[in-house]
Amino acid sequence: MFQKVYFPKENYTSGIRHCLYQQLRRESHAANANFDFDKILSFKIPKESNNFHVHAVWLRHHCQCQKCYNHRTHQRVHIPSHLSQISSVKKFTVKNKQCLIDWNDDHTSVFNIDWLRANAPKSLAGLSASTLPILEENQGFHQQLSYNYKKCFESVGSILNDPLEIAIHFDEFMKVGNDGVTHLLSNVLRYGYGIVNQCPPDFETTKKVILKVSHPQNTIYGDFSEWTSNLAHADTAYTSDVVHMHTDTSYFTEPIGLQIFHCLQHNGSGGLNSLVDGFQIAKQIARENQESYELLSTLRIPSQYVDDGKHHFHSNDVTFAHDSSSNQIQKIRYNPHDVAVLKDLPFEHVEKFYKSLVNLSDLLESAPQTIKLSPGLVLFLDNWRVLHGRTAYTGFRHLCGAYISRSDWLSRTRVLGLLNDF
Ligand SMILES: C[N+](C)(C)CCCC[C@H](N)C(=O)O
Ligand SMILES: O=C(O)CCC(=O)C(=O)O
Repeated sequence: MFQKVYFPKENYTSGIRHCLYQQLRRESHAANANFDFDKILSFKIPKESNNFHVHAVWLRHHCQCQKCYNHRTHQRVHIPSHLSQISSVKKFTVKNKQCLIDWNDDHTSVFNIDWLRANAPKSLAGLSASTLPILEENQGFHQQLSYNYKKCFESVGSILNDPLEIAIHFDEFMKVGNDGVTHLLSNVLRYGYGIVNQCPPDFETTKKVILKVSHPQNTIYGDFSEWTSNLAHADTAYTSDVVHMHTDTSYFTEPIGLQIFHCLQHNGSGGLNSLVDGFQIAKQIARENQESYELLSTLRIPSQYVDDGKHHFHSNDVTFAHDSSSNQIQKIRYNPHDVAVLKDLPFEHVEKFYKSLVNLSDLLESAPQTIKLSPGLVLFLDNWRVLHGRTAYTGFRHLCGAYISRSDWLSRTRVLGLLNDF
């Protein structure tokens, strides 16, 4: 009933696209890159005059099979880097409103045609104003984006080779007065993280450390929280699986400000944490590929947290957000597990967007500092800047921590005289 044809890719080709493609391939995991980002599948619907077209890369990214999508947590299993490491479409068939795609790497994806019609990226002309890339609404794309890249990053230091170098001892930190908090928060401002070390490994003492900074932000995870691999929440953090580099609560209208971790116990192997300075990665992308930087600064990526019957958070925002008055980079929002359906991505930008996303993913996964969160080490992360991840682990692993809102921790830094941004 449906006809299948490969759409001639020349119809969607632009000079810029090929330059960008080559550049990204060279800079990322070029040896592994064997996905045809420009492959487009075309569907002919009976009684409709126009075919509709979907990029193969978008289809693979949205594969909902058990290997690609965790239906309990509603999270994606793979990171975008994975897309460049797999091969392309071998065959696709459409029957009874189901589209079956066989990929060259022995993988099969199934999509319902009506779902595809509703969700696959549409041409810019067909998108409503509210779904257009944010700068496009008022100003037009590319031409109007004139960040001063040097200025964007001028106040940024970077994570140290030995993250423990800036740790403050628990006893020093807890002394009466504000010296301990001043030490900690000035490091968070400068490097994106701070550490209190040799803290007694129990939940109650950790709460005292956190309260010395500020009150916690109450979320669905609680104000202070403890966790292990028991799926208490619909999230990979509550499993022993790998958690790829991400910022937390990308699905909140305002992501949380500070993330605090204390691993109280781990009897097993793995469970190694990684940190990466998102501002440094953004800076690198801005330097190496301005168009890619602009796409990640203007095209929104929807994020979600779904716990069936309990919670459904959704937020649609850009990956690199800038302060509207200073134009400085202000926030990285990125969680490859929590990406919702990319249905507002303009069709014309799909290929370039995915290449930019894969490049970002490659850079994030290859640049991290690793750190073993051993009992006693309380880690404070600026969640608007530093991304974190964790390898899979065995055995029993028990963590506690909290979030502090950005408003609250920045207020504290102003009162302490560390920040003068008013
Ligand atoms: C930190 N704590 C374990 C309480 C919550 C973890 C949530 C992590 C999640 N992927 C997210 O971005 O929200
Ligand atoms: O278990 C961990 O070490 C960290 C898990 C995580 O990434 C998170 O809670 O956001």
